[in-house]
Amino acid sequence: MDTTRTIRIGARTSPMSLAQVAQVTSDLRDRYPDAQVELVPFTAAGDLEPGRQAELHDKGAFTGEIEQALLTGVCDMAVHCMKDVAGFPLNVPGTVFAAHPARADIRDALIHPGGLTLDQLPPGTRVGTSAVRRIAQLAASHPHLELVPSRGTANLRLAALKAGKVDALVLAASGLERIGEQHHISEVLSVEQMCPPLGAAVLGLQCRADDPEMIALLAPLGDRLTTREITAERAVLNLLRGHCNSPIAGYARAFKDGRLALRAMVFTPDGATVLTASRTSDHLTPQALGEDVAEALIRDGARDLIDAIAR
Ligand SMILES: NCc1[nH]cc(CCC(=O)O)c1CC(=O)O
Repeated sequence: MDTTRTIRIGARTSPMSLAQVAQVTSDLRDRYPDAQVELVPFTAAGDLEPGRQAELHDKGAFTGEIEQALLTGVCDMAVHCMKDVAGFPLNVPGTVFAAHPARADIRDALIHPGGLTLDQLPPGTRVGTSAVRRIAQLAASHPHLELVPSRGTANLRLAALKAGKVDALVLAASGLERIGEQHHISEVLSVEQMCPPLGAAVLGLQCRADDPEMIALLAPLGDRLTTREITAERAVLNLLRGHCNSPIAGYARAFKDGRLALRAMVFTPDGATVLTASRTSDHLTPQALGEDVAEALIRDGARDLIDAIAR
């Protein structure tokens, strides 16, 4: 293994992406002091201002360009938020996820400048979110709130809040933490209040499948329990063939004693219909547990609910 190798990291230039890459760069430099770690910057279609996004819903909006750069050798690795990575296929042909570093807080958070909690928000409060997952759950639990479309990077959404375009936001706690904006959080929502997306708060270190040296360099940055969780979660996404705008939520919990728990949900956009499946196992592989949960959801009619939502 050549630990003096130049490692070019392809990354979006949004603040969240740059923060993630800074963390991975520092971990790589700690582990391989003689390596040259460089940034190869990209502007992903998903990062454009809301008006210019042209109804981008596809997961590829955030990850496609960098994967192409990886395959053509423009960079050696990429850092992805797994919640933005499509589940089908599990890996873009020619690429692999060589490591998943330890997961951060998987919960969503409410941002309300007045410091109110979700249950304290008065009727008609305009909550900015465009994710079907968040809309469905809020519509079901807090039908008196007004849900207003809000897209773009977390920084753009915070700017819209400051400009008074919305009264509150729901954003991932881990993302806010990464960009140093966690002080805006008025309430971290429990997973019972707001089920997180599959892959929440997990990073994926991706490289070419035919670059065994890079795979070996990245492997020690991975966390075993996080890898078990993301494997189970992505098995669900893979079988359900969900996309970025899918009404799917869920999370796995891996325990040190070998147990793995997995819960997943599929909704209608109004939240009126909710399918839930959960299983705990101490013998199934993460993949098999994920398939088990996905099959239960499909038996209950998940396919129709997912296909009813346009990409
Ligand atoms: N869709 C953008 C995106 N991709 C990953 C995160 C949060 C961090 C993560 O879950 O890794 C966010 C922002 C958000 O949904 O609030």
